[in-house]
Amino acid sequence: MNLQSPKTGSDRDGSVASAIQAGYMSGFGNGFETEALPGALPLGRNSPQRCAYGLYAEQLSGSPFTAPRTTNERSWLYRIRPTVSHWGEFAKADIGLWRTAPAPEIDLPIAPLRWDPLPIPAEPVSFLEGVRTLTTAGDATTHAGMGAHVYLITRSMVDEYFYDADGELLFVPQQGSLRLWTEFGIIDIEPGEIAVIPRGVKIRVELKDGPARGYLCENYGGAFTLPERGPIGANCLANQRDFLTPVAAYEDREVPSRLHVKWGGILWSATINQSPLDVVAWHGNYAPYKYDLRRYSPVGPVLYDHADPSIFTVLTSPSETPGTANIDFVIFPDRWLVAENTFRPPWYHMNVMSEFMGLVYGQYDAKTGGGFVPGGASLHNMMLPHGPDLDAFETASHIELKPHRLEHTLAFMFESRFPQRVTAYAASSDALQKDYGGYGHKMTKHFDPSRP
Ligand SMILES: O=C(O)Cc1cc(O)ccc1O
Ligand SMILES: [Fe+2]
Repeated sequence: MNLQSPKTGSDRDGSVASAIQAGYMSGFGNGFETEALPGALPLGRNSPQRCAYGLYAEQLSGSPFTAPRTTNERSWLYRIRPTVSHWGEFAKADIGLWRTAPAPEIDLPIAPLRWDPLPIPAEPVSFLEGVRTLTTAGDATTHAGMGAHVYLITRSMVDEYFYDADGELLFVPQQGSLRLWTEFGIIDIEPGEIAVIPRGVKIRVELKDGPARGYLCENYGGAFTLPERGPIGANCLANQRDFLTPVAAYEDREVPSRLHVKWGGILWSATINQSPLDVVAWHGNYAPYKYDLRRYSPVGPVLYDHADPSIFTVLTSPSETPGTANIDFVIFPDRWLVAENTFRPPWYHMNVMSEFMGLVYGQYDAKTGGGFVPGGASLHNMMLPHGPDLDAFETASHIELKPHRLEHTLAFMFESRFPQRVTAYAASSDALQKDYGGYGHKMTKHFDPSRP
């Protein structure tokens, strides 16, 4: 049990906030326990007749009670007030450009699509106001599919709180660091790291060092978990010990505040009288976490050929069909390319899965001809052809095949079993690259039947 939790008082000016250190516990899916006040966690039982310090006990269930042990997720929260007390008169609020599947706003274009980085607005925009949905897939009401969003943030949320009942949230920062104040404690993330906030966990999002942009995967389906390693064995890829879950930290702050809830694709908002981040202690395996993608240990072909990108899966949201992910979160990090007599970048292909990609920094080895830049995004949808651009093909076809280190590069993919629908916003955005669909036409014919 880690008792070094930050004490978050009622004061919240910037300097106090930034002086507070986030503290973490290591492991993935552990039965964690943590308390911000000594003795706040009941010993040996979940629901004592009276909790220490006058706290209320509340269970948060991320899975059905009856889910098998491997997927059963719940935590016990010991809080100043139960969540029912943080409930107000909810009214429908403006959800801005956040969309939820099914969102058949426009006909699905059968073309590869790519976007420039969405510009960070000059005006004050909080996390909630700054989510722009590019694609949606599946159906949130059936707990299947996902939303792929970009967030743009220029102001911290102040006395505002949010939880997403429609899915868990995977943050992939691309520019600027965030402090995620959660019911379970504080998570700081920067570009190169990710954070996962489970469905139903209340948060407040603060900027740490200026405006921020990043990607957000809203997972309506099975909770993200680590992929099986199969014959790879017990090590490499993402290692359990590198996942960090925050120690308990609470706010005892009684000021008029707003609670926003995204439920069924609608944003509901209410005024409440205090901070709902009032969990003094908690235990369980349903909790937010962060992970540094630079700790990922990639495994790949050490003699010849290019392996399927599934070899780079960090987290997977399984569906009921084995091997058919609701979402795979896959990264393309720094690594050595050593394969002999091999076209080393990704091959040309068509895929039953749909592929949304983003770039945190550097250059992606399939797109060296420009256009896929940090902060931008692309969509190669179900059964649509795609592959390296002309520059990547020509270079990789002729380069001397010495061991080559791909450096300072971090692309990623949200890959789903469901086709992804493009939002009206994404289809009409100035950031949509009008000429991307034609990149395949630039490939030249090399065929010469007289030259085997
Ligand atoms: O299309 C892409 O760029 C993603 C991708 C990468 C890779 O190494 C193999 C297949 C694949 O879809
Ligand atoms: Fe692909």
